[in-house]
Amino acid sequence: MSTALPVATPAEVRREAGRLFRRHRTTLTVALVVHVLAAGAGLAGPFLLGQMVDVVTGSGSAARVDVLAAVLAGCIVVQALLTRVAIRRSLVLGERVFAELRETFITRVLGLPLSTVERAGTGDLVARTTGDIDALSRTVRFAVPEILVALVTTVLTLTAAVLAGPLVALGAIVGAPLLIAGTRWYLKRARAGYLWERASYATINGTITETVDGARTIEALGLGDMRVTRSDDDLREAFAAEKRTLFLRSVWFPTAELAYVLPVVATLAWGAWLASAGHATAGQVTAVVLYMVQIVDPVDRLVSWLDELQVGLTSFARVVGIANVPPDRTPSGAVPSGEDIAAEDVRYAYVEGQDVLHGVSLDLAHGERLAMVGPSGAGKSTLGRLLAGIHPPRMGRVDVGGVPLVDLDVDRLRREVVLVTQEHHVFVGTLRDNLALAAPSATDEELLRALAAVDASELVEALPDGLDTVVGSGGHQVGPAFAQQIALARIVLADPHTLVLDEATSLLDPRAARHLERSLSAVLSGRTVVAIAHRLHTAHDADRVAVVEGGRIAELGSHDDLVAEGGAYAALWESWHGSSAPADAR
Ligand SMILES: Nc1ncnc2c1ncn2[C@@H]1O[C@H](COP(=O)(O)OP(=O)(O)OP(=O)(O)O)[C@@H](O)[C@H]1O
Repeated sequence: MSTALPVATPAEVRREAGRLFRRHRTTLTVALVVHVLAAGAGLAGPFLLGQMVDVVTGSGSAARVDVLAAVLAGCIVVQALLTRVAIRRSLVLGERVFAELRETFITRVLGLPLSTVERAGTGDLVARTTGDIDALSRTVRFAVPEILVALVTTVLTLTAAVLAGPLVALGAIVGAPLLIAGTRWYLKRARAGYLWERASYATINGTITETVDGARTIEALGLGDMRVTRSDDDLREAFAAEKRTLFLRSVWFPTAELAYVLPVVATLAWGAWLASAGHATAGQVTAVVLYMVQIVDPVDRLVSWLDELQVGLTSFARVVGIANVPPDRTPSGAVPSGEDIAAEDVRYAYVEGQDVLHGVSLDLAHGERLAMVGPSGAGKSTLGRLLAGIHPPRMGRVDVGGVPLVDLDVDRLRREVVLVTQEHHVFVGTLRDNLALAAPSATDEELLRALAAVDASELVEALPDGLDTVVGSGGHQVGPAFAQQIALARIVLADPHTLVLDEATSLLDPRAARHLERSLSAVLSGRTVVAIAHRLHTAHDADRVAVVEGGRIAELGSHDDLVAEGGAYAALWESWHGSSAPADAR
């Protein structure tokens, strides 16, 4: 089941944007002032041209025209220089703000509770880290500076037009109602449209990722057509969402274009009448009409970047929304007073109202080996994850040394309990980097000792550059057994007192598994171990066995006691023992 990650409300988006602007207030003010100066220099053009018209149509001298032309040329040069400085400052500001946003986002994503990520599915998160961050990048780097510049230029141009010919400039008003009405109509609908579009991209992403991840299963079960149909449905949804936003743009853009071309025509006609009636000079009309022509460019940019801003704000809402995920643990600073693990009346649900653990209590003494057995879906893995502090219980508590696991910060928790699964990711980087994840300050000797402890010394010696060999995707190929040994070496380095093993060696071929179990037993020595057992010899060798059935511990005791009791475990043992070589059991 997938539950989408939260999206920030418009008020939260405004608050976050306000915070960003406040933090960069000084740089922003400097950039804006330079933009205002550049725009101001640009505005001298129509005014000076108007003056020239008046000089030519009046009785002015040619020398005066020359002076005006020289000033005009000077203004153009100053405008070009100031514009360059202004654009540079805006871009640097955009880059800085975007870098900050990206870092905050990544920190928040890495701090997300695992259960939330699992519930939301990877599609949504991947879409937010890729598509939404890209859209946000365009907005912060280009749209915000462009909008600010266009806004400043528009206001200044209008002011200049009013100053050059107040009466003539009245003609510009005709475009305003159309522009305001069209923009309000668009803005009211744009957020919902773009949110729909972004969510549909996330769904496409999720389906594709899932299809690639499960390619073998899909092929084995012949589910190809089903996945294609599902992708088609996702694409249809995205197509519908894109059609909706396209429709919004197709109404708004032409309306806006009409709204900013109208003033040019209106001021020309209205100005011509005013001039003929003697209420304005030809120079004033020239200047105002030129300002109206000049204003088309900033208003046009304003309109198109405002659309980009809608896309960006939608992405910003999705990125900021990550912060709304409530934390699943609050480190209290309490320090465990021992190494015993105790679960008390633990209940847990993946889906609200559907508990998969129904009040489990369990005490583990330090150094004890407990095996968990039971039918598929009984809740063994879930209980294992709760005992390792991955998920907080819905009710009840899981403590280490008297402190709830969810009261410990993640670094401290991993020094107490670690979950070992069959999923062993080798990160792109050197072997040293991969190991140092568990102990950043470990020396090379310590790293090599950890590898030796898991029987991996020979494998490391065979690597071209030893600890410096780049492994992971695109680097030196590391087989599944070695990957698992790297993971085990990380455990040796992290040195937790308790381990929860969930199918740690079940995916490997038997020869590799036997070899790994030797490595594993070195890691297990001296630690408390909870092993989710698929091969019953693990249970046979454990100090105690917990039989999990239907989200409860149905039986708990030593192998011999449970066999003697003749219950579910005894039946399981009997059927396994009967069908398996007895030698395996020892
Ligand atoms: N991520 C999840 N989201 C929703 N339900 C889940 C999730 N993981 C497990 N469950 C459900 O919780 C119940 C217990 O599952 P769990 O994996 O803990 O059982 P298990 O005993 O470990 O089974 P197996 O031996 O097959 O791994 C099952 O009904 C399972 O469908």
